[in-house]
Amino acid sequence: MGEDPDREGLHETPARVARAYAELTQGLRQEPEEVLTTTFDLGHDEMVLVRDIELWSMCEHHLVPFTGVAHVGYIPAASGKITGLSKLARLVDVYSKRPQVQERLTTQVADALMDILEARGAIVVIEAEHLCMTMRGVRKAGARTITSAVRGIMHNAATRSEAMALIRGGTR
Ligand SMILES: Nc1nc2c(ncn2[C@@H]2O[C@H](COP(=O)(O)OP(=O)(O)OP(=O)(O)O)[C@@H](O)[C@H]2O)c(=O)[nH]1
Ligand SMILES: [Zn+2]
Repeated sequence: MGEDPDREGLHETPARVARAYAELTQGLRQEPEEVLTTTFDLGHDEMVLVRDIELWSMCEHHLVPFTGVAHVGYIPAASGKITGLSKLARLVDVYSKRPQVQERLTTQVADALMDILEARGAIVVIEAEHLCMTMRGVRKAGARTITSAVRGIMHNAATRSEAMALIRGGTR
C-alpha cells in the first residue's frame, strides 16, 4: 500500500484483519449438515420459498464483498420432510461466509437442499452487487449479477414459473 506499518493507528491492524477475515470466512469451518439438522415431518410436500434473504459474501479473486439477496425454494420429499425456515438462511450463510464466486454459491445451496433434505426439487436465485466491480476496476455501480440453479422436479416448466412468480412478486 505504501503505508507506514509502524504508524500508531496501524499497530493492531494485522491482528484485527486476521480476526475479521476469520469471521468473514467462518463458513469454511461449518458444514451444511450442521444447519439443516432441525427437520419436521409435516406431511407438507409442496413448494416452500423464502425470498430476499440478505447475503454478504466475498469474491475469491479480490477478497472484496459482494452483497445482495438470495431466494431459496424447495419442494420437500414425498414424506414431507421439511426444515425450519431460518435454516434456509443459515444455509446461505454457511456457503456465503467463504471466499466465493456467485455461481458456485448458488449451486452449492441448491445441491445441499437436494442432498441433505432429500428435496424433490430446488431453486436458488441470487442477485448481488460485486464491490470489486463498483469501488474499483471497471467501476460500474449498480450492476447486479443474477445467477440461478434449478434442480429436480423444479425443472418442470409450470413449477419453475410458479417459483419465479413468487420470487418476482410474491402473492401481493
Ligand atoms: N464469474 C464470476 N466472476 C467474478 C465473481 N466475482 C468477481 N468476478 C470476476 O473475476 C474476474 C477476475 O479477473 P482478473 O482479470 O483476474 O482480475 P482483475 O485484473 O482485477 O479484473 P478487473 O476486475 O476487470 O479489473 C473479474 O472479471 C471479476 O469481475 C463471481 O462471483 N463470478
Ligand atoms: Zn472480485
